[in-house]
Amino acid sequence: MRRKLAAGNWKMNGVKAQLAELDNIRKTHPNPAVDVLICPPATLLSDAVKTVSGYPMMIGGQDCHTANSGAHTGDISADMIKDAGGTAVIVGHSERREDHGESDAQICAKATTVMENGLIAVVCIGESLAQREAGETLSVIGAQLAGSVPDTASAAQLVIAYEPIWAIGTGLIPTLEQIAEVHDFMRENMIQRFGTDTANGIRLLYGGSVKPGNATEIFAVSNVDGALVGGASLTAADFCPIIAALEASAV
Ligand SMILES: O=C[C@H](O)COP(=O)(O)O
Repeated sequence: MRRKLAAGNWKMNGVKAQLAELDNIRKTHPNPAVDVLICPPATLLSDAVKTVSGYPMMIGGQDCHTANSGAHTGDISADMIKDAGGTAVIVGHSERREDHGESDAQICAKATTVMENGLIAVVCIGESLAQREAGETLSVIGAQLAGSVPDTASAAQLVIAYEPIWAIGTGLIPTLEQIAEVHDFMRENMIQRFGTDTANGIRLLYGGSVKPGNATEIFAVSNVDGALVGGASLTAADFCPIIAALEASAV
């Protein structure tokens, strides 16, 4: 059965003082009953890994290059993230797609590199508000899954995060029915592509304005295996109740 996953994406937030929040999570949840992943900025990766040493929390990157090394100023590779002690990498976040013009094909190549390095790829997909209002949500999600998820993916190394762009950092979330519709669609899409056994092992996260106040109802939705949390992952005070809500949904 799929193990639930509470993932935090700190985005471009945090200097060394922020690592105290990892200690606070550790104190509040010394033995989490779900997987926990925090993706700090690259500058904090090594220190974050040291901070959580001996504690079952994964640390990951927020992006990587398609290559393991080379003349790519400013980029970091999956190999470097692994070397720093990271075990997962977010690829294809809508902020990367928008700010850096990343295509599905590039994201697929990044996810492939992540998996070849033995790490977990957290592939992000999601529709814009205009696409939702035009009734295009499922066709957009289908195209992003086809273009961004490598054929070589295994259940153990693939996590898919459904993040409607209009829900990110806005305080807006889709209705629970809308979340269920997309998550059921994603599961069925994976079954068609990879077969039932693999597809049923792939974790599908919801992301976009997940907070302590709405986590319980979101985690009760069909085929939601956890969350990718932005703003509310920055403090243990916000993130720990989300972990607790996920733990409660897992029993
Ligand atoms: O990666 C995280 C998502 O973009 C969600 O961000 P948010 O929880 O701040 O809305």
